[in-house]
Amino acid sequence: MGLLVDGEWVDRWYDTAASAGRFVRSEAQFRNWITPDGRPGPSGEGGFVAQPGRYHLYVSLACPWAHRTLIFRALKGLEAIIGVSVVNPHMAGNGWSFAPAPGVIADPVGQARHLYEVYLRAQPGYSGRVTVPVLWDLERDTIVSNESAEIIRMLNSAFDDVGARPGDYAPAALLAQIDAINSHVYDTINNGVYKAGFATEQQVYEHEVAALFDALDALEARLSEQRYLLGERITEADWRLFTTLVRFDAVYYGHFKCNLRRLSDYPQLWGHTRELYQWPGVAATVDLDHIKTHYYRSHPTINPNGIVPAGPVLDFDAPHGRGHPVALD
Ligand SMILES: N[C@@H](CCC(=O)N[C@@H](CS)C(=O)NCC(=O)O)C(=O)O
Repeated sequence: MGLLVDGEWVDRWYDTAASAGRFVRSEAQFRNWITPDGRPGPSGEGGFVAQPGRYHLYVSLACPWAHRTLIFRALKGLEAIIGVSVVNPHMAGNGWSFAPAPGVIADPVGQARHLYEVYLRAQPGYSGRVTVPVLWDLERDTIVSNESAEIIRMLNSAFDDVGARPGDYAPAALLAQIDAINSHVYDTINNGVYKAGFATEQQVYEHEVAALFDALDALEARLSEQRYLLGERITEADWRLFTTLVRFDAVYYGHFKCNLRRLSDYPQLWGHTRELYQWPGVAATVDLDHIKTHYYRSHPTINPNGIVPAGPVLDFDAPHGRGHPVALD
């Protein structure tokens, strides 16, 4: 675990002392957008045209942020259009690596041994965290983006004219609502579990856990009224919630001490999670071995012996009871 400082790797844990025991996630630094014609997107520079075979995605199967991008690659049928590499689930002193293990897919671009080498290839003097996901441009030999929220927006539509499967998970008419609920779910749930789990002060932990479960309680009520977060149509907001919920009972409940209730104690949220898990192509993106191995082995300040628990037993294939899939435009 560490980061790059002026192009040099430094092995260092998160500095919560600088923020009164709170975990503060740093902003992603590569913020360009792939667009159908190469015009610039909402941030960064232009020149990243959507073309089959031009881009490569580096992910961890353990990471909920990287998982979003793998899900969108699957939903949009981009497997043959965008290649993928998978890091080893154990994030050790040198950060993410490609050390061989079941499920790891090596780096075909520069044969990197560690993910930080991919960042250095793009920017030799890079300073900052070395995170997954990373979207790489093989033509310009650089990183397009390392911000999952923006990568899934690109995958949602940029490749639609060059072979992507139809389906719009962020339709213009719902965008403002999607952005609003995403921001709330990010703060209280997606990042909320991390803020609870990485807190190093008791009252900070208690505050974050209370906010997390308040948010889950409210979503449980919402999903008892409607099929998906924004009504009867599945959207990006559901997928962003899913990657946290699918990990909840296996890691956040125990490892991050988010244990007021289990996900499986919430009939609607648990049904919603099973429905999304059973969506075509999605189960193949969920790897509970990588998920559990990563969290329980990579955070020695939280779990010093690195023992990975055997349970819990979870049946994501059980009937979800939430009706028939709703057609997309
Ligand atoms: N803003 C980023 C956050 C990604 C992120 O924090 N990924 C974690 C894994 S779950 C990571 O790679 N952490 C390594 C580190 O912080 O050193 C995104 O959503 O793409």
